[in-house]
Amino acid sequence: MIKQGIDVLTLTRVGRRYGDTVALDGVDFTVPENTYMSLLGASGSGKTTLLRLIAGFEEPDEGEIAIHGERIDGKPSHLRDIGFVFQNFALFPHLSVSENVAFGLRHRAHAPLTNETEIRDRTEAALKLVGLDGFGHRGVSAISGGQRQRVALARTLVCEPRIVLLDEPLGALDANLRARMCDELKAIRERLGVSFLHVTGSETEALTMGDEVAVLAQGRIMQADAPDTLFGAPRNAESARHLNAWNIFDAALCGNAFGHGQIAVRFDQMDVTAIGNAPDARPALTATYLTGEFNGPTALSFFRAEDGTLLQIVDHLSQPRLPDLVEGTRYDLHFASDAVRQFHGAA
Ligand SMILES: Nc1ncnc2c1ncn2[C@@H]1O[C@H](COP(=O)(O)OP(=O)(O)OP(=O)(O)O)[C@@H](O)[C@H]1O
Repeated sequence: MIKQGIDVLTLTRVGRRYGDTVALDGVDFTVPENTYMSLLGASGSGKTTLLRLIAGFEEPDEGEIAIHGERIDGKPSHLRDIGFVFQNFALFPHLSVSENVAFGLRHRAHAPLTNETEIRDRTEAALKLVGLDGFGHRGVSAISGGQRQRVALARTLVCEPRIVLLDEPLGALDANLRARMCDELKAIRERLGVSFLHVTGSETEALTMGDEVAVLAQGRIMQADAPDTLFGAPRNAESARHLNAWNIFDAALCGNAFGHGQIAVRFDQMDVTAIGNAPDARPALTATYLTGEFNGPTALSFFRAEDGTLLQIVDHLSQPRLPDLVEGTRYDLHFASDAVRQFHGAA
């Protein structure tokens, strides 16, 4: 659900270059209040640059960044009231869990705390929030990766930031722990009501976590939508490509049915028949079967279209619908007309 109301963070035409490299190219982007926002982008798309500009570790070459409508670009990082959770957690290894969390309170630029009772109470409350009450005395090297992640989060949250930026926060965790931390991060954010901006290269993570998901490619926001809207109706080829669920190909492969440009059909919405056997009412293209891959409850079949485009079809093992396929053989791949997304112009 996209929440209506005021935005906590607004970027307007934000640009950043490094020499000849355009890292961000006129980014317009908003994060609403009380929202888990995922920012999905491939390596090199500008994700880290975007977070660094918001946090104030570097400044944009052009454009404006505002929090609750007040401009923050140009303002020193420590005066922006923004929390940052780094991929490697960046904890102080010689300090205990409690001291890591208390550090921000003692050293923050605005009104650092000196009252030990208040520091202790707020630290304990933050540790409780992330499910680590009772762990305060431990050294940060004597706890698990997931617990370190939660210490990093508590250290950020204890200062009550207006928004929390998370740079690939689950990247350092193993797969099981990652799934558990996904749920925990969402639950913690909901309890607090503060917006999170979570940067990731994983479409599964972005779609699972986000109330909204923004796709960043070539230094621009390609689409920002609720996860089901983005997944079901990507607005351009770039967004579709990032979802790892859509075949994107030249419309001309299907004859005249769709005119020019690129079209997309989801992996699970294509069917296969022997050449010439595609139902008349359904658009089709010819492609050669390359190989198959079992993936637990689903099976993937890979094809090469006549222009060289690689295509995938996913079959769910509980409801198999593909015939037996012979490697190196040509087939007709067909689909319903209303399964097609058609994109005009450049992505
Ligand atoms: N300090 C820098 N000097 C020169 N080029 C840079 C610098 N920082 C980033 N870039 C370039 O800007 C572009 C965006 O980089 P950025 O680190 O923001 O991408 P990213 O999406 O975070 O990638 P990754 O997921 O691999 O960390 C890339 O082409 C990168 O090479």
